Amino acid sequence: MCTESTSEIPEAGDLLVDLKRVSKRFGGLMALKSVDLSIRRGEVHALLGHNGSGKSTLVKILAGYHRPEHGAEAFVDGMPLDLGSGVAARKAGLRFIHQDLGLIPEMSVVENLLLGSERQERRWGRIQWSAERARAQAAIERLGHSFDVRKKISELRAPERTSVAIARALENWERDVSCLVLDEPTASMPSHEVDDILTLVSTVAGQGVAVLYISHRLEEIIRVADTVTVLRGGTRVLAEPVAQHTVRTLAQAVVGNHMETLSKPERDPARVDGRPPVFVVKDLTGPDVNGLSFEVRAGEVVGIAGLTGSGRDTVLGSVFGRHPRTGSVTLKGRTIRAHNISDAIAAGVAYLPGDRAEGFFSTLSASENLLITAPGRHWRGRFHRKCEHEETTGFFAKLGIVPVAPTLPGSSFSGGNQQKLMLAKWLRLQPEVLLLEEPTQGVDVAAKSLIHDQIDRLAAEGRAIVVASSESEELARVCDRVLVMRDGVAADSKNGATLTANWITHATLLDSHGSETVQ
Ligand SMILES: Nc1ncnc2c1ncn2[C@@H]1O[C@H](COP(=O)(O)OP(=O)(O)OP(=O)(O)O)[C@@H](O)[C@H]1O
Repeated sequence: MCTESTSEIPEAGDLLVDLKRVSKRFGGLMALKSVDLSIRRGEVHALLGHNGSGKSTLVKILAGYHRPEHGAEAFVDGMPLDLGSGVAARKAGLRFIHQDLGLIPEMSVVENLLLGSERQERRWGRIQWSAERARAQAAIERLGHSFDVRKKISELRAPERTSVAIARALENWERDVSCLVLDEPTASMPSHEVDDILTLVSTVAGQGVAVLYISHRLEEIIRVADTVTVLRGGTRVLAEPVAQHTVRTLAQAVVGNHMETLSKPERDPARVDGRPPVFVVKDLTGPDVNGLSFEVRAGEVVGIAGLTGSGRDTVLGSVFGRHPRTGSVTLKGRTIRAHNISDAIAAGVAYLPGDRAEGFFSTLSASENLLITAPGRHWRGRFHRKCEHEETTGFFAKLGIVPVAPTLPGSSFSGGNQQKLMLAKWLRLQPEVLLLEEPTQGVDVAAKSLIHDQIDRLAAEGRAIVVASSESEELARVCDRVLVMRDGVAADSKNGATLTANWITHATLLDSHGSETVQ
């Protein structure tokens, strides 16, 4: 049983980052309430909490983006840190890597490492490329990778790209860097790539750098972190060695008294047997997809698994019309035109993209973000604000979106709550077919369960659903049948009782000849 505790962390290395009594108010909302955070040198310190619990706000204060309320104190290596100053944070050796990594895909690794570098190998004003290449190669090798640094970022695998971002952040690490903050570095990565990232994180910590690691994936935290701090509603509720915890006790600490939302319902695999297919994709070819065919019955949830680049992350975009494609897509016999999003929506298809930034407008209010699909629904010669408000708050309640303040701008909502708003905007159209890419990325353990329950409910209502996800557990949990993509085609599939997360992970890792992929 996980008890709420603010007990001090046992000695494990010198105290490096020490934050005390950090509070932050946004209007009427206290996003952080007198939070303490102590990170030791050379440790991996996980920062965990439900969506909107205050993790990003704390990190943004550390980075100097927000100033905390009066009364906060901070020390790095015993020296006072001016919280709210980006310059002070950098000078103190704090480095931050955000989910998008901030790399330029069309430039080489060396060029990316040079961008923003405080030092460039120059002679008579010219960059000395051979010296820079050697330096870049050494930086990458120190992180346990051996790929050629002349490659473009777009040619690298996801963990390799992360290693470039880390190498860039750790420039002059022996002298200048004390703590590296990684914000959800494994979001939308399949499990074997996650393993690479965890190795990378351990390598960095092994070199004496403290790592603050933000993730909703509890298994990762158990595997990689030494210490965990849990925030709930802006308050620190736990700061303990990870060794004292299991996935379950961490989940309990995150969600507090709402563990009942984590239960997994029994599914009847035979429930869609005999129903006719309603959504038919035939010979689909598009980016990374080479002639894929599949059918979805009414009420069926079909999963798409696969490595990054296998087609898993592009197939639904091609089906929906975001990318050009050939082949046919039909819904109840009606052909949906290629590369035509309006036609897909008109036919009753909804698409939640994996990239949260796509289709979310941070300057529009939450309500406008939600109502943007079919904005005229409440128009009767004029807008019925009361009806709009009722519909919006209904979705806030259904998906547990917080704060319940639909008029706030999108930027005021935490990442996970933005994801829920994106889902809500499609649900309000009551589509016949839902194409969901990474539907639970960035959402906390309770919200994830809530979204899974929504998928169950929508399937029970007879909607056809396709879920592309990098998480095998998620696919095993929500899907009736899973297709595993390799080289742009469905190379394997399974349904019923034999469909397990282990099988999905294993099948994902096989190459086109059926042997284990070694990357
Ligand atoms: N700029 C802002 N203006 C107003 N409210 C904000 C702002 N930034 C964050 N908030 C609010 O502060 C609270 C904490 O948000 P924060 O982004 O820190 O959560 P989080 O723990 O990082 O969540 P997630 O896991 O979803 O990313 C939320 O209620 C959020 O809506």
